[in-house]
Amino acid sequence: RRSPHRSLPSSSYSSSSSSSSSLASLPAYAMASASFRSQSKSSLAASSANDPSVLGALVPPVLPERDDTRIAMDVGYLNARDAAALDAELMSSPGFSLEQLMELAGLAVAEAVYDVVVVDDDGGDDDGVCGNRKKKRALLVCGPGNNGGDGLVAARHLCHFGIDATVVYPVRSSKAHFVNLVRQCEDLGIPILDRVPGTTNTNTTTTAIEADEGGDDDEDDDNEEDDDSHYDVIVDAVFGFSFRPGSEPREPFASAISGMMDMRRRLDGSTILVSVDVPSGWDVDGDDGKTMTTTAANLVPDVLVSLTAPKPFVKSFRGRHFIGGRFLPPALAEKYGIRTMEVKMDRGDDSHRETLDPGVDSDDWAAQYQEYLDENVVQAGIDADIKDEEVDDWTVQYAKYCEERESEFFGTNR
Ligand SMILES: NC(=O)C1=CN([C@@H]2O[C@H](COP(=O)(O)OP(=O)(O)OC[C@H]3O[C@@H](n4cnc5c(N)ncnc54)[C@H](OP(=O)(O)O)[C@@H]3O)[C@@H](O)[C@H]2O)[C@H](O)CC1
Ligand SMILES: [K+]
Repeated sequence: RRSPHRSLPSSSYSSSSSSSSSLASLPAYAMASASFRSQSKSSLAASSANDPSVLGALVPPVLPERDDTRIAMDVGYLNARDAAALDAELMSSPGFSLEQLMELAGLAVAEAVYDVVVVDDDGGDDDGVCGNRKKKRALLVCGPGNNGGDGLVAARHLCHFGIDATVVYPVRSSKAHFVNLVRQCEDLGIPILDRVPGTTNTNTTTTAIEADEGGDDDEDDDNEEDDDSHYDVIVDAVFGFSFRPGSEPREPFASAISGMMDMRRRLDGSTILVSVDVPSGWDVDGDDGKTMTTTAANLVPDVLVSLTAPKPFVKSFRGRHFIGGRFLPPALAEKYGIRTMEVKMDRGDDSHRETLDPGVDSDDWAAQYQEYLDENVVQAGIDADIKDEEVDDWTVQYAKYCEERESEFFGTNR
């Protein structure tokens, strides 16, 4: 059996990507905790979304159950000013072009998305089709800057991974690279919408190009998508590290952000929200979760893909965390206080791919548990019909651990 979490080429890596994929193959006695993990996210999302007291209010986020903050502590943080400076340095001394960096960033995002919506769901398959043989659907909501560009690149890669991608791009950049990125998506048949399906248009949706040409383009204004369309994943690529938190996001981006939240609510929390680099509208440098804008107060992603290094707000993020974009030469990493993570190359069945795995962290219970499973359970061929009497001490310990976590979790969030 191929290890599912190693099935992707990865320019991103996750501190515990192995743990959740492994839960799909857990024996029956461990499934209760596995389903707790998958159900609690949707029940939380639904409860926060249905509670009018938190809607639109300036409140700290309701936190999903995973906590991958360790990875950030290991890597170090990059504040907004340093992130911009580092970007500029990458494009000067080591001579990267923006296109190169964006391609790597977008690829990392696509890989993380694939990991969470296909690989984690029933083991996945290389054509983007999961166990139920239905194509997964992704909605990528792209903003006006490079964060939006990462989203456009990710859409293209996801399409090649076999995922049905749709882009929302309310204001199209007139810069040549962005025009090309849009064209590349269109050539693959990826729909480019001007607003999140199911939302009304609160602005003129005039694109930067149209503004230059002094006209409007009717084609951009017709959201053909059915309002009830189901998306397995929403990718939030509206704002990244250059968002200025002093003021609320302007339209049409405020509507794009609330549109993503509305869609999640409509879909009853069954959609996974993945934020690119920064959850849009959060204060990049705010580390207590309380300084985000009102618009974004309830935009709480399940998954974050930090690019180059986590930003300070990650200290208040609770969810699955990937770090993508491996382009830092050691001197620059040192200058900005970033410790690039040690990774080991996986050349198993996927030898044609560039797959990175963070390896096992001795302090990480999930990694240890995964290692245990790999060595003792999966290889021994123990499956779901294991008898109760065969349960060893470790399973009891694990169940106890899960119970403790569950009561801790619901105790603070219910
Ligand atoms: N090295 C890397 O890690 C790389 C990261 N990349 C990605 O790039 C973004 C940063 O991109 P940048 O273009 O600098 O900025 P953003 O995409 O975050 O957003 C800029 C746009 O946002 C507008 N803005 C800012 N504040 C507001 C607001 N309150 N309301 C509305 N709009 C706002 C801003 O418009 P202005 O007119 O106000 O200037 C910009 O249009 C990073 O996070 C990564 O995702 C690169 O892809 C590659 C390398
Ligand atoms: K974002």
